Amino acid sequence: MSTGRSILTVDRLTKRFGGLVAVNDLSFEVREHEVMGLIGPNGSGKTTTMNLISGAFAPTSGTIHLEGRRLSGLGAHEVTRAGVSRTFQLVRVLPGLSLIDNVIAGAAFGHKRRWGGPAKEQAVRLLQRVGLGAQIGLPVSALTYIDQKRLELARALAGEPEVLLLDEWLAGLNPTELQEGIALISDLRREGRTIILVEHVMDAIRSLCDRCVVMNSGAKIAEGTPQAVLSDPEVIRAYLGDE
Ligand SMILES: Nc1ncnc2c1ncn2[C@@H]1O[C@H](COP(=O)(O)OP(=O)(O)OP(=O)(O)O)[C@@H](O)[C@H]1O
Repeated sequence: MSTGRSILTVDRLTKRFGGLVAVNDLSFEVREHEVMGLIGPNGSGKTTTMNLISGAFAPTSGTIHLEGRRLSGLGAHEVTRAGVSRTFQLVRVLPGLSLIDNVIAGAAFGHKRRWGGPAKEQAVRLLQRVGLGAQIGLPVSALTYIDQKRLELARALAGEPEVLLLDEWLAGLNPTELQEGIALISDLRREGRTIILVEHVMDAIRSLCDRCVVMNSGAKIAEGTPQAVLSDPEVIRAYLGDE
């Protein structure tokens, strides 16, 4: 549960791609230990916002701070080091490395760095934690899609981030895997992680998020509990269109 203390602050963030304003004067705060859902229809600017927070893109204007430290302007590696780890909408694992080395890479480049024995022990623990205990010896190429997602999550956790960004981590899972995935994120929530979740699966949003920020055409159109925002007429209109 959230302590109410703000840990990540996004202030008047704007990102233009040529004439297109993908993120438009967006402000919100993420509180310690909360799961914040960043939701909205396709193309509303959610992934661009994640890319701005994680340092993949520099903002056109506006700032992002993590515990008072300015992140905007830092590169992706520096943002990871500062304490923000992410998973990607399209999974990015390192196919040439073993599962353990994939996770160790997350520790080596993460917020709290580890090497050698301690990094390996942590990697094994995290692989078990995300449900890959039985697959530890397999090559990455032998993993199913959900298992690659699990691996990516273990890698993101290995750096012990202050804030974890999950970009549609539940997308593309079958119904059984979806329930497993929700349970896994629910565990992370219970242990007090601070998470920003970009998600389209409404069941997941309802069961996992303490609060949601809703975007449409790059701008914030609502903010509040999942129950409140999902019954907001403007949000419903944004999802369903003017029809
Ligand atoms: N690198 C880029 N160059 C140009 N335009 C981009 C780029 N990335 C995103 N956009 C545009 O910015 C807008 C917001 O896209 P974004 O991917 O952030 O939306 P989204 O809410 O994550 O959508 P989805 O739910 O479909 O993933 C879209 O119009 C998209 O085409």
